[in-house]
Amino acid sequence: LTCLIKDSELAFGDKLGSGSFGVVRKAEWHMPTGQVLPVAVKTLRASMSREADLITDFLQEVTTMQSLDHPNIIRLYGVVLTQPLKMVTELATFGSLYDIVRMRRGSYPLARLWLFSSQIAAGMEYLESHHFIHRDLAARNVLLASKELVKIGDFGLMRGLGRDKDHYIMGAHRRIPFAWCAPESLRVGFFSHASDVWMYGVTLWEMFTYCEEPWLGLSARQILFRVEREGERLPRPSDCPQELYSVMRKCWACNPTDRPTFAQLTTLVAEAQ
Ligand SMILES: Nc1nccn2c1c(-c1ccc(Oc3ccccc3)cc1)nc2[C@H]1C[C@H](O)C1
Repeated sequence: LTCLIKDSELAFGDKLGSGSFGVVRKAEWHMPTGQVLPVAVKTLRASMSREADLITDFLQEVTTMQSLDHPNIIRLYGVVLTQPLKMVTELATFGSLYDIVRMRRGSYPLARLWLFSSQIAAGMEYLESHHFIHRDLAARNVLLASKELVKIGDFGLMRGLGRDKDHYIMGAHRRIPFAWCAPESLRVGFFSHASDVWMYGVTLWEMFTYCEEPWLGLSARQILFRVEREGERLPRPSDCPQELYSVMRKCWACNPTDRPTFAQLTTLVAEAQ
């Protein structure tokens, strides 16, 4: 069952950023056992958690999330069920990969980005093996627990907070990451492990472009047209070795069944090095 945490057990510190779905703050969790644990707390935007049945879905999702345990996945410790909903998780002291890579741009060692590519694939392979679809994999949702260790966050939130299971509503209130989405997700809102693989390819592209915006300025329709009709793909980032770019291209096969699984990707990325 999900670990329910009371607001009174949390002593809040600095704001860490506003990730997807809400604001994230540092906190100390004063556990009933007397232990004190440094945590990150994501407070979900009120619009996400107003309807009652949404909370039941959310609770169901969180119960599964809480059972997940892997070195490249952010650990979920528990939730605060009073409004506004809060998720209490492992603290990744170095923040989001997006912020770090963007800040350091060209001076980021390629070997480190390669290492992160393998770790993200390993974390996603674990989620895949637990039949968990992320739906929002991007550099902004990859966090640095140390200089050499990344962990994936925000997995499942899109589903946990979107009523429809495999087709989340293209609702106005939710920022759909068009530029990261596989064509089938853009066209009919279908998400799967194969659409997560597509997003993984875009996440690699982000890392090696030091987090440029993919398909800058294009609408979902324009991206879909270029990708499906014209076979266009994001270009090889200048700092990206050809072997790794060909892994990205495999992730961007139009037909989902032609894309590698994450189990295959962990090997492909290791071999590309
Ligand atoms: N855990 C964190 N540690 C340090 C900085 N952080 C964390 C999270 C964060 C991300 C997701 C999350 O909630 C989850 C986690 C796993 C699955 C579903 C939701 C909580 C905190 N977000 C941030 C910062 C980076 C972003 O700009 C805001």
